[in-house]
Amino acid sequence: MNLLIDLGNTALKWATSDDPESPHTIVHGGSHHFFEKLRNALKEKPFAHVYGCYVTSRDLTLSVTRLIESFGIKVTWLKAQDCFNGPFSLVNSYKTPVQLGSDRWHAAIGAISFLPSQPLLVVHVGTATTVDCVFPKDGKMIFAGGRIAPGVVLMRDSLVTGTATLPKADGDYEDFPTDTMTAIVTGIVDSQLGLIERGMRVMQSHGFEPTLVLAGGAASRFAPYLKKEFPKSIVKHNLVLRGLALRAESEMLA
Ligand SMILES: Nc1ncnc2c1ncn2[C@@H]1O[C@H](COP(=O)(O)OP(=O)(O)O)[C@@H](O)[C@H]1O
Ligand SMILES: CC(C)(COP(=O)(O)O)[C@@H](O)C(=O)NCCC(=O)O
Repeated sequence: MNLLIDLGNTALKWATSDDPESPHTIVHGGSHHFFEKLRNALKEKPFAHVYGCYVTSRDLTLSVTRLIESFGIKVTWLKAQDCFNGPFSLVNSYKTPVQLGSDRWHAAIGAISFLPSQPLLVVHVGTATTVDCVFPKDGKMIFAGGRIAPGVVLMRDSLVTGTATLPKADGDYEDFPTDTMTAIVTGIVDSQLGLIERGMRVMQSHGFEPTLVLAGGAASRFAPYLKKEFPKSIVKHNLVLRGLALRAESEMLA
């Protein structure tokens, strides 16, 4: 059995290859203090191989690699490809394909495996928020491109560090905010929704009516706002791990 790892800028997500639908999250926040939890996960089963993707620092990734290898387990970090050839083909339109975040690439593969042969807007609300456009063309799927913006927490924290008086905001969305906390929370939610809405409009202007798939650590908190604007949107928490599972299968067959 293999272990799948998605090492993001805030959290490490992992699942076993026989059950990629049951992800576990270990928040690291950029520090090395989560190693005990990872060690416990590695002790759970005799893993043959770890397939992962990372977008966090090289330093942290190297430490994670060493920890896994100390169990005698081989680690393969998978990058974005020019083209994924598995149960379907996905073509990467990035000018330099490997520059695309490997989490975004594998999230797209995961999303297509759930919702095959149709246009998708893949939204990941994590440390950053990414809004990626995918559509079918000539029997293949195309990763056409996407948008990157600061995520909810980064937006909130940048107001605290970049202004003299604004507080670390917490609270609920309101149509007409009448206090600072609510004004910030509402502004940030609207910024994120606006970004997603723009991605949707652009897809529509190119003749697509995409299904919106939402993932990422902030997905549950964000979904109610999104459902109001896009009632048909779907929340899937494990897109990256699902994509890694498919990729690992196709690598093993290669
Ligand atoms: N319990 C939690 N711990 C950490 N982040 C959380 C938690 N609940 C929600 N979040 C949100 O999820 C984001 C991290 O999501 P995740 O998809 O794991 O990010 P990344 O892939 O960038 O590591 C945080 O920035 C925060 O907005
Ligand atoms: C955009 C990201 C920072 C998102 O990372 P995350 O929020 O999942 O930690 C990551 O996918 C990344 O570093 N991408 C490389 C640049 C790109 O995709 O164009």
